[in-house]
Amino acid sequence: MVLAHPDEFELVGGFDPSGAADQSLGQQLQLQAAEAIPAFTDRQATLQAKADVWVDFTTPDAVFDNVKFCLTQHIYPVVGTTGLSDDATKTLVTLAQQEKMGGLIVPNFALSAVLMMKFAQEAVKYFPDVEIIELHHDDKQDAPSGTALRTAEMMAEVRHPKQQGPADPKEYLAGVRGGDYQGMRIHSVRLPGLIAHQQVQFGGVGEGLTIRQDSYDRASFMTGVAVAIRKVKAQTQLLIGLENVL
Ligand SMILES: NC(=O)C1=CN([C@@H]2O[C@H](COP(=O)(O)OP(=O)(O)OC[C@H]3O[C@@H](n4cnc5c(N)ncnc54)[C@H](OP(=O)(O)O)[C@@H]3O)[C@@H](O)[C@H]2O)C=CC1
Ligand SMILES: O=C(O)C1=N[C@H](C(=O)O)C[C@H](O)C1
Repeated sequence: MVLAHPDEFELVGGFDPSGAADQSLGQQLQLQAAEAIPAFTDRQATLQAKADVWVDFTTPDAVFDNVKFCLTQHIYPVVGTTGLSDDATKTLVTLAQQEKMGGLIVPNFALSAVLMMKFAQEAVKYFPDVEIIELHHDDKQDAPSGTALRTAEMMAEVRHPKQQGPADPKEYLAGVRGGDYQGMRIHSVRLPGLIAHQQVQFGGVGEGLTIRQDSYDRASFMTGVAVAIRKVKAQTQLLIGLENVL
């Protein structure tokens, strides 16, 4: 987002505890004329950069402490990292209230993904028989994807509760029916060549509906990240989903 919006946003620093402390962020990212941007390996030291927004694409293990740090230091978090548990998210929402801070946790910044989730939530009111197939690059550490979980959560809010398929199927290969989210099955595919994709497949009597979303390039996330950075400072709560600021 920094490269696409050089006049609007200023990159004041980066944080990566296992990064190369002797190299500036400019050198690490091979940005031209950005050698002076510091790369911090210590979270507390990032305060020197006087950032007002913290953009987090890290790991499920790191994100909770990062967001807690942001909220208590009154830096607005824009979080793309997935894998936060429901309990951890609730704790952060409560902390944001206590600190009178806003922030955004966005399972998927691609506009096509935001729409796919919205359309799936609409369709499931009429087609409660549904399975989610998410497909990602094979470096992805977490499964299912944050997008798949958020899609299931949004559908569960309006879906007539039911178990999709047999409740206790005879699996001749462990896990072959996928993960179970309130009766909906989620299947995670990991392959080289993929970026981020999801299919929400509905079935009815003699008919079917498939809603498919594809990120063919990581550039697909950047417009949403820019929107989130632009809007986050006006937020008074920690909100989940880009739809809150579109
Ligand atoms: N919401 C969205 O639209 C999107 C979300 N994501 C999510 O973002 C996250 C990152 O994905 P991706 O970029 O592919 O993963 P990468 O593994 O490429 O990047 C993760 C980065 O986090 C760094 N890191 C590791 N531990 C810490 C820590 N304790 N504090 C700060 N930084 C740390 C890693 O550094 P090092 O390598 O040195 O360990 C690495 O640079 C994932 O959860 C993914 O699901 C990804 C794309 C879009
Ligand atoms: O790891 C990724 O790549 C992505 N992660 C997010 C997720 O888990 O849903 C968003 C997008 O799918 C890319």
